[in-house]
Amino acid sequence: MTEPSATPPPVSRRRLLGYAGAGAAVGAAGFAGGIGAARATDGPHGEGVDRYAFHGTHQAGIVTPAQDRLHFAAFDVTATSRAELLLLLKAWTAAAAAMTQGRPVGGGVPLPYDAPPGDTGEAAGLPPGRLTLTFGFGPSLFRDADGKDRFGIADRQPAALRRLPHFPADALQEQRSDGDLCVQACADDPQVAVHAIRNLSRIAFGSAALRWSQLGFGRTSSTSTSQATPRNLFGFKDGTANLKAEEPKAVDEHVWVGQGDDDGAAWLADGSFLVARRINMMIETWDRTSLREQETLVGRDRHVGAPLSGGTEFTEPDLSLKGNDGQPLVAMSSHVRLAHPTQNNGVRMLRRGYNFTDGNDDLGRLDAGLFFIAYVRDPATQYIPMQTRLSRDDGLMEYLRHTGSGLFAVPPGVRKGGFLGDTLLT
Ligand SMILES: C=CC1=C(C)c2cc3[nH]c(cc4nc(cc5[nH]c(cc1n2)c(C)c5CCC(=O)O)C(CCC(=O)O)=C4C)c(C)c3C=C
Ligand SMILES: [Fe+2]
Repeated sequence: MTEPSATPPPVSRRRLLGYAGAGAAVGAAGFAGGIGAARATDGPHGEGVDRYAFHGTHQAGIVTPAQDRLHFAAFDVTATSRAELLLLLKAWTAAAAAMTQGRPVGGGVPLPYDAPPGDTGEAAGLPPGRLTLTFGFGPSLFRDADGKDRFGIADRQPAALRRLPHFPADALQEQRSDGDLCVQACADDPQVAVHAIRNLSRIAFGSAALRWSQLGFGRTSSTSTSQATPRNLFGFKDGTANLKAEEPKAVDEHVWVGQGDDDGAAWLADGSFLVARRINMMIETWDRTSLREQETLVGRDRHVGAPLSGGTEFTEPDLSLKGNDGQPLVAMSSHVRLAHPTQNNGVRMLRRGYNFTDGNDDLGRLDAGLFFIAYVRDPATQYIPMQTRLSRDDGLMEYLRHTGSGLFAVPPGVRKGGFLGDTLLT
């Protein structure tokens, strides 16, 4: 990206300047911004491309192949009028359209020398890094804690968009949970992802404030068969049985909200629900656990990722197969058994999580784990029943602590000329 050059024009109030700078990106769509050889694509598989289209039927960052880095952010809206919220979402749309294509916020349009630059500048010269920005709306955007309609949209709140219930063994921290808006920034370069959240946060100044955020690395899921399965911090392959972009029928069935799913929230059709859970992993305890115990808890072998009932990584687990001791080879309390669709009314979800480490505690234990993200068509039938079972019966839970949580409705993709949330707010 290239920093806009500075010439002296009129200065206006800071917030309006931020919006104006962001909006200018639309008018300056031709700005090339120092990008190297690159190909824009609408295709889902991502081979050989360095950027994904921002506009489309669905938001990017869901079935698009998971990138290596994450910066997830949740915001509290401080704006009190619908007009102000609209302005923010329009400014975010313009900025996201620019940044995902490797262009600076403001499109390189010069701003006054005595005003803050239109873009913070730390992504200048970097390629787009397959940046995707995926936006969501929390339940509190629709109604405040007293049930008051904040922006005249309470009657459009999806029935399934409620604060997630308390699950057994939850240890949630308020400062890492919920929020009115969320943005999932994924890129192959952490600087590109952080740059995006920083600029969106800056643009939101006076209308929305960062509530909590989470950095992630080493994606813990593949969302395309073109990707090798990565590993989580327990050392196991994670994402083997995930929903993949190459299964469009299953994605339609389990990820995208359908036109008739919720009559009061038709605006969400072609969107989805995003579940975020910050899950701390007791890795020091795990590292003192035998390999036998580790594999029994997961239900798969650590090296290849094959189910303990036999086969290779992508062999379906045989949950009925028993060993010489008469016990199921995939243990009754193993994670893979309890999360398997046959044990959950056939439901599946698209997982898109990341590993994280946020320093250590006073005892020298890493504050580390998995930032779990899943996209589902209906959290009430997909995520909530599965999490309830896992929290209660999963042997892995002894090594896990859920410390953050959020549920967001993810609107459909932005059509050319439209803006984020236009199906909800217009
Ligand atoms: C409620 C949903 C889930 C949470 C929370 C969750 C946390 C979690 N998972 C692992 C490690 C693995 N999970 C695996 C499979 C798997 N996990 C879920 C759901 C949740 N996981 C599902 C639906 C599945 C697929 C089940 C299937 O269809 O077979 C695996 C196996 C490899 C794979 O298929 O991805 C591992 C390993 C951890 C460490 C964790 C919390 C920190
Ligand atoms: Fe899992």
